[in-house]
Amino acid sequence: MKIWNQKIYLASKSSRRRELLRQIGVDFELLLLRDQAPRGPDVSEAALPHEHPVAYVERVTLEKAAFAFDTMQWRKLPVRPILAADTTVTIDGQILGKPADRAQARDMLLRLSGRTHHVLTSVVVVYQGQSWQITQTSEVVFQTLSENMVRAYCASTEPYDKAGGYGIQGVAALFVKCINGSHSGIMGLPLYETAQLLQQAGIDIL
Ligand SMILES: Cc1cn([C@H]2C[C@H](O)[C@@H](COP(=O)(O)OP(=O)(O)OP(=O)(O)O)O2)c(=O)[nH]c1=O
Repeated sequence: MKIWNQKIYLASKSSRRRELLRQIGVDFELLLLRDQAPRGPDVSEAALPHEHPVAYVERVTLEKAAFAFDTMQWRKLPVRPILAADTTVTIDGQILGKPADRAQARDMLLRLSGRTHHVLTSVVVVYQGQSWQITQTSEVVFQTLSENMVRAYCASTEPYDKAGGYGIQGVAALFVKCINGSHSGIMGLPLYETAQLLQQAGIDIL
């Protein structure tokens, strides 16, 4: 179902963001020619020293959009609004990115076990020299995870492409006692806030 009056570019390689955007009927094209644009091979997702999690997620989101904007111009593609997003997990003021290996995934999950953490997703729409950005925060309460649970989960493929080492949309739904925030935001694209940004950028429901 297409219910928006304008096609946009989605600057993301994440299949979850694609599915979420499709869910709200947005007509989009992917824009991820990272290896060909002048800005370099990819956006670095490394945090700067002492960078606050909100500042971090907002900066990476803007870098993704800037990269996509360069790509659009450089490839002389039709001008359209660009949407980019970034998700990060934070606990005790520290940023948990994507685990590189099983040991890191295990450490992250044990750190989250039995505690409350936050998932931040920043979204930006860039169009006609302006940008609109929001950062949505969700609180997530984990149950205490057993050794067996963590071992079995880390042996699967699920933790490795996800901030914080888990995906609420998969088996890790078992870990989550409750959330306060946005389920779609935790998965990578808060749909209510995204619709608001699109409307602010002048993209409307047909
Ligand atoms: C906490 C959590 C994160 N995630 C995902 C959302 C994001 O895709 C990912 C964090 O990585 P991101 O860097 O935000 O996104 P990405 O690398 O997957 O895609 P791109 O940069 O091309 O847009 O973690 C879940 O899918 N479920 C969850 O419960």
